Amino acid sequence: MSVDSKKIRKVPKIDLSNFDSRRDEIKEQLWNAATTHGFFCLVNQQFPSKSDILEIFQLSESFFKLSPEQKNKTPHIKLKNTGYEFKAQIRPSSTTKLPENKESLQMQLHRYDENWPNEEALGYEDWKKKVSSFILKVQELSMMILDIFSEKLGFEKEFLRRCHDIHADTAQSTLRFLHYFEKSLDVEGETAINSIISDDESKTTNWRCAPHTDFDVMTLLFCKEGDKGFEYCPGRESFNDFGYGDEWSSISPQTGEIVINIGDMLMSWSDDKLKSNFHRVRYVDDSMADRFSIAWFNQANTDVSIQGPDKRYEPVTGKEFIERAMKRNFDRLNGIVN
Ligand SMILES: O=C(O)CCC(=O)C(=O)O
Ligand SMILES: [Fe+2]
Repeated sequence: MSVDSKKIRKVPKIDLSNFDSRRDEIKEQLWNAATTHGFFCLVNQQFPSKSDILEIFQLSESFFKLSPEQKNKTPHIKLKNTGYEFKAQIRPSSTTKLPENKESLQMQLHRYDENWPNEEALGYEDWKKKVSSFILKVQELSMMILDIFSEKLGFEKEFLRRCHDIHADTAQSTLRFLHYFEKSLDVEGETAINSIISDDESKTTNWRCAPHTDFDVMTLLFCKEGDKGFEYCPGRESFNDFGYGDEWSSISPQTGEIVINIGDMLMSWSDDKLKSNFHRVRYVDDSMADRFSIAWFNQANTDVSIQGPDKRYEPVTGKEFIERAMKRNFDRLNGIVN
């Protein structure tokens, strides 16, 4: 498929205004979107508000402006899914196996005193408090949605909420600040980008973020207005490896809107009723400038047992689920086929 022949799909937009009085209507819309597209956009949510979202982008940029030395004081700890990494992530779908041209910072609320940036260096008053307050808002919004999925799946209403306790030592949910570099800044990546832009997408290397599904339960993604390059294949419509050759659609949300995708953990937990999906971020011709995005990955606590009401899959703990997903990625990167 050529780069220009994107399928235009209408991403479901779900209006959350007057949530309490409209909850039944919203419930049906969320269920519909999650069981078909697996991908939808929230608008008019009470929190995090547009100003909360604008502020969190400022907080993220203030971190990325620090010197490499300062940023490296919060090192990436893989097993704890926290900290700062620079051009480190290689996704199995990347044909070049070059690290993605980006830096990122991951934070978990329960590790607030363990591996978060140093506030003095940031020179931004209450940076950590403000990031935590954003996490609490994005967590509550996520739980409002998971309560609905709990009910629809036939679990007790707050069942999924209880499985996502971000204050416990067993928490796994993570906030990730992402900064993709301007194309011209990456010499190695640029060579690859210029050398292989192919109609055969499996040979294309011009990804900011190569095709993948998320391991988690549900991801809330914040983008900046006018941002281009985010593409998705809805509802596991994709039947082949990483969605290559499938019909991809692009989405450019407005600031304040929240893009949601269902992850593999919830797909499995719902006996495949809710659809995880492939997504990717490409360099688009007129948008080579740097790009910032923010993702909130909802992941069940390590000690939770994950199994759908129909018991389609064997039970697995939150910890095992993530470990297996990471191992699958590792094996694919190393050419091991399971
Ligand atoms: O940066 C983006 O817009 C998407 C990031 C993403 O999909 C991920 O980190 O899993
Ligand atoms: Fe993702």
